[in-house]
This record gives sequence, structure tokens and C-alpha cells, in this order.
Amino acid sequence: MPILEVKELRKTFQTVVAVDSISFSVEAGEIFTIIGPNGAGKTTTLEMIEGLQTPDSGEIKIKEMNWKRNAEQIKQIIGVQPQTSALFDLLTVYESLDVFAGLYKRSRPVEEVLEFINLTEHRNKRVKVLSGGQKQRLAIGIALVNDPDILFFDEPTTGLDPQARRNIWDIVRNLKGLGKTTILTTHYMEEAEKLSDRVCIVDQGKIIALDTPQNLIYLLSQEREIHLSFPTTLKDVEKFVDIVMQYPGVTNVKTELNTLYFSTTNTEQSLYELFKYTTENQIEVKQIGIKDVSLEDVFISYTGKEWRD
Ligand SMILES: Nc1ncnc2c1ncn2[C@@H]1O[C@H](COP(=O)(O)OP(=O)(O)OP(=O)(O)O)[C@@H](O)[C@H]1O
Repeated sequence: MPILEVKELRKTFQTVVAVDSISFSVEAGEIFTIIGPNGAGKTTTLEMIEGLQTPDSGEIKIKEMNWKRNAEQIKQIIGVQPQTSALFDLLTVYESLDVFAGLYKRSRPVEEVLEFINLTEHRNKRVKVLSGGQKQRLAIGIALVNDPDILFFDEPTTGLDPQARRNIWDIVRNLKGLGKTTILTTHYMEEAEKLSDRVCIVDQGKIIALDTPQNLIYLLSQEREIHLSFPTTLKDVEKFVDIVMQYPGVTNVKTELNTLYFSTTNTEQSLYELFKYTTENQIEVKQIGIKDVSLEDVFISYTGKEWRD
């Protein structure tokens, strides 16, 4: 049974349709990422699930409960990361966690949360002197104080440098290790690809694709772009191009200086044939490159437009 089910969720603001009939379900223990460009409807979707906004229509079930009937029980089992701007500058890290822990019936010891978000050594620092990454980790800590089953993080890594971003990824992965479910939003394709079990791509309030990152990429295309460089200019270039064209699945063969480029839907067989040929003809290969399809290519393929990060 899914831990979260969302059916036909819809929300409009005056003339803007922010969320347009969105449905999905999330299994316990998943890292589920909602990704989309600015204004796609990610925050509105998340806030409706968190009970912070009321949908115009649609259904939200969290562990078979709903906000109308079971608001108090739901609040005990979810954790929502606040915006870092909502933290109190003058409180220390420890005090910030302690204040929030006091709001719940069941809470985790603050020391444990500090350890989990790797802020133990900064426990007595005031919020205002923390770095951006430390503030985000503290905000995640606040979401953890009631030891929730489901966590909601809205763009937890926006604006952070690569190392600070990776520290947040580690926390999310550790939460998965504890069996927690995390639903997060992001602008970063790489983050969705590396971190998530499943990715829901939204654009203009609608889901345009939902699957594991691997499947999304695989379904789009099995085609790869391959290039091979040689130490010297190839002899009989035209003959070579003709031979490569005959390999199964190969299209778009071209050469430029000492490099051969082609696309193939059968990477393994094409490379096997190619290396057989270069070996038999004693052609030395200097470098080989294979370009993978990324989630960004998936977005462009579904929407026909560039990803606006
Ligand atoms: N309170 C509001 N009043 C009016 N329009 C709103 C309100 N909240 C959101 N919108 C509009 O709804 C649409 C979806 O906004 P939302 O914040 O959910 O998108 P988002 O994907 O989270 O974007 P971002 O990545 O920029 O945070 C946008 O067009 C936005 O301008």
C-alpha cells in the first residue's frame, strides 16, 4: 500500500492554473523527486500535500488518512523543512531544534538530530553566523525533530555549492537507510538523476513524465553518440565511413580532423565491429568517448523546449 496517494489534484490562483490534475503515489522508503522549471507547480503541489494549502479539487491520502478528518495524526508523522528565512537568527542551533521539538507529542532527542545533520560541533552557534549549507541542514533537522515517517523538502539545495549540496544528499540517503520516505523538489536535473528512486517531471502544472531516472533515460532512447580520435589523419577516410555506416544501428557518420563521429542504437555491436576493424587494419585509436542521454534530454524530448534552470 502506498504511503502517499495524490489523485487529480488541482489548484488555481485567479487565472493561473498552478496545478492541473496531478496524480501519483509514493511507496514507503522511496526518495521521490518532483522536478520542473520555475512556476511549474512544484511548491503548490508540495504545500497541498503538507496541508498548508487547500486544493480546489482532488484527493490526498497519507497512510490512508486525509487532512479533513485526520489533521492532528498526519502532523505527527510528517516532517516539513521550513524555508531558511523562517529560522530565528538569534537562537542557537540547539535552541532552534529544541523549540520545534517542544511542539510535538513524540520527539527525538535533540543530540541525535544534531548528529544526524552533522551540526553537533556548531550546536552553540547562533543561526545568523551559519553558512547557507549549515542553515539548510538545520532546517532539515527541524523537519526531523518529531521522528516523522515522511519528509518534505522544498528545494533543499538551491543556491548551495556542490559540496554543501552533496552533504544534503548524504542526509537524504541516510534517511532512506532508516526507512524514511522523502519527497523533495528541485531545479537540478543532476540531483534528480543521482538521488531519486523515482522522478516526476512537471511543467505548467502537469506531470509530463514519471518513472525511475534510469527508465526515463532508457525509454527516451537507446541511441548513443560515439566519437573516436586517432593520432594521425585517417587514410581512406571515405572507405572507413562507408564501413562504419554498414554496422547495425549506425547513423550520422562523419569525420572532422582526426576524429570519427557516429550515432548508434546498438552500442555494443557497433563498438565490437569497429575495434575488430581497427585491430585487423592496425589503426591506432587514441581516445574514445560515449555521450549518455541525460534527464535534461528527456525534458527537452517531452516538452520540445530547453530546460530553464
Ligand atoms: N499565492 C499565489 N498567488 C498567485 N499565484 C501563485 C501563488 N502561488 C503560486 N502561484 C503561481 O502558480 C504557479 C506555480 O507556482 P509554484 O510556486 O507552485 O511553482 P514552482 O514550480 O514551485 O516554482 P519555483 O521553482 O519558482 O518555486 C506560478 O505561475 C505561480 O506564479
